[in-house]
Amino acid sequence: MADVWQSAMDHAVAVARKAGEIVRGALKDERTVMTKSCAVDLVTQTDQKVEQLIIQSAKEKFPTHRFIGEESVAAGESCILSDDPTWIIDPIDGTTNFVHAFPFVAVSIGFSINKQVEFGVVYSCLEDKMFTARRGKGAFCNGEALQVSEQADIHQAIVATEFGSSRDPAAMDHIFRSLRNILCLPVHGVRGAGTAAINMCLVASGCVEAYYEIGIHVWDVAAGSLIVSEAGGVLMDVEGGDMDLMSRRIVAANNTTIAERIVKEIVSFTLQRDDAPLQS
Ligand SMILES: Nc1ncnc2c1ncn2[C@@H]1O[C@H](CO)[C@@H](O)[C@H]1OP(=O)(O)O
Ligand SMILES: [Mg+2]
Ligand SMILES: [Mg+2]
Repeated sequence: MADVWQSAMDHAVAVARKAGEIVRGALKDERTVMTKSCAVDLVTQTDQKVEQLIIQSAKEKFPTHRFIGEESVAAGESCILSDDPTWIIDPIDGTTNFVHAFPFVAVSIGFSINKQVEFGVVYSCLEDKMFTARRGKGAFCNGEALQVSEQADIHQAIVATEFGSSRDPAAMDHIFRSLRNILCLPVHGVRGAGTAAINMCLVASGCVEAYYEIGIHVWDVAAGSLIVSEAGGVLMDVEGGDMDLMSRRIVAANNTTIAERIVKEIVSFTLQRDDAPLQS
């Protein structure tokens, strides 16, 4: 029997490339910006158009599959990860960057079976870098194998994180305390590309040792999490223990030593899970 998951992955790569072309084209035009949960949670017509393209094209080829897409969830669809084959889509990861033409914008497509990511595709459209991973088969960028950094000394590390879109004072306080703790370890530096998916690809590429964030959603990290683990990295919850894709928290690192050192410094907090029942 043909490898059905491989054909889904081939489709994901092709449609991510097509989506990237749309994103690059849209950068030449005026971008109409709308807001979602708050004044700095941005969305454009391009986010919606690209998500439709990915979902429609995949549905045609794989009619029994399920879909979780950032903009579909924003429009009221549920966000439940079942055991069924599920496409987990962030049509534009880094919409704020896209709006400002800050050059890190990604299309992120993860694909899960039995709640486990089977393949991940992150297309960094402006860099024209196609990151891919298949469970058990390694991670690649434009066809070249990726390997995380070998650094085990946190003092020699670069750590990536983001501030997210929440401006809730209590959450900001936790975020800044964690940032201060980590900066003052000290580490070599703290960076953020403005997209969770690209931050994770930077871990997989060995450019940064770790990425952590509280506030991400499953579509931000589904693809990137497999790209990190297939490049030899580790995933953890911000309090240690296993990462939970729906928990809105993640530590992705090159190795357990670095991940556990970062966990010690994070002032954690809990957000409503992605799979929490919809409020009526
Ligand atoms: N104002 C903002 N600044 C940074 N990230 C934001 C943001 N608003 C939403 N995000 C989202 O939060 C994720 C994690 O930081 C980002 O990858 C980004 O995904 P998005 O562009 O798909 O919305
Ligand atoms: Mg996103
Ligand atoms: Mg998005």
